[in-house]
Amino acid sequence: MTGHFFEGAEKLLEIWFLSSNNNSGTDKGNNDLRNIPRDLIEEVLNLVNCKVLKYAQSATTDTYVLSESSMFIFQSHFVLKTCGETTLLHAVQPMLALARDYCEFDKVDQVFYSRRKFLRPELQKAPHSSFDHEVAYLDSIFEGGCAYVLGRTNDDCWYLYTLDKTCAGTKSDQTLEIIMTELDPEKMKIFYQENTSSAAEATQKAAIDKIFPNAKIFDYLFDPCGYSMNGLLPDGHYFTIHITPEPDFSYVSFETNVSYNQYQDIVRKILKMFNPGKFTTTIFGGSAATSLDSQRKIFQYSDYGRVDHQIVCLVDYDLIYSYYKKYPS
Ligand SMILES: C[S@@+](CC[C@H](N)C(=O)[O-])C[C@H]1O[C@@H](n2cnc3c(N)ncnc32)[C@H](O)[C@@H]1O
Repeated sequence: MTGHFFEGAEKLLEIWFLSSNNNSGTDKGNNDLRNIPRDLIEEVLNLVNCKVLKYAQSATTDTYVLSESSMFIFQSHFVLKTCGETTLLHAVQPMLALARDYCEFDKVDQVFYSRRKFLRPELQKAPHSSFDHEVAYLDSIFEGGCAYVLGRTNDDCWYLYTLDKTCAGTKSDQTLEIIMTELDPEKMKIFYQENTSSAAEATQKAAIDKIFPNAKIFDYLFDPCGYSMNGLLPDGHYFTIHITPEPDFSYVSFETNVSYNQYQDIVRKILKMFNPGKFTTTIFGGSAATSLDSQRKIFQYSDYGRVDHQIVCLVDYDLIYSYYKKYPS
């Protein structure tokens, strides 16, 4: 596999919408992003350079497993996560137009664009060749954008772009993302087709089906290796895992919007599953997510030293970024 490389690190975009026609309560009228025809979503994904591998709907969510990661579409917001050399930001303007034309969403309530530092930034296509270029691209679309870098720019770091504004919508949502690198090669063997015959078998062997036992799982095992899954919980929450198992550039991400009073237990469960050499956690919470307060203390995971721990208080959201490295054995 000399020369073979895959950039596991995802670009992650979340946009929340509002409508000036003021539908309220349970009557959202036409204000529903799931009204956008699926073929038009696929056209947008073509612009990003990824394809739909699996699609499913629940009462609250449309979920897509993509050739490069995932998309989730909810009533008034969507989450698009794409890795490799995809051009995720090319989805922004078409999605704004579709939200306006098919859902009467004429205002943006909030935007979050984030990603970790790429391993090979020189392979990325415009506007993803640098965070400065990404910020300039987003600034050409949105007003009031602010850009942050968390962590160490000469080691691992994580970038965020969001809007400096008060949000009208829900402020109680929470998101946890765990980004892991230098994974245990033994654990990664599961995600090779030579060792595992189907996505369902990989899900079971790795115990991914035990994380949220009542979730519906949509999984995919790539050829010759690699794994992606989306999980939908009965209450509408989601989780998603993406695995690049190749030892030279191994990468695993876990993300969920299930809210927790404390995050240590779920983080420990995921660490045990993948045994990374390094990982970052980002915990986002709206100002109504008071449980985030208990996360402000610097919590620890055995076998790992905390390298960085930073808290950013945005207008309506708080963010806790932490970066850990395994102690030498
Ligand atoms: C699972 S996909 C999703 C990536 C996710 N962001 C991550 O890296 O963890 C990436 C993995 O699948 C492998 N793969 C095989 N065929 C692929 C394809 N057609 N498109 C994308 N990845 C593919 C890559 O080499 C890599 O190991």
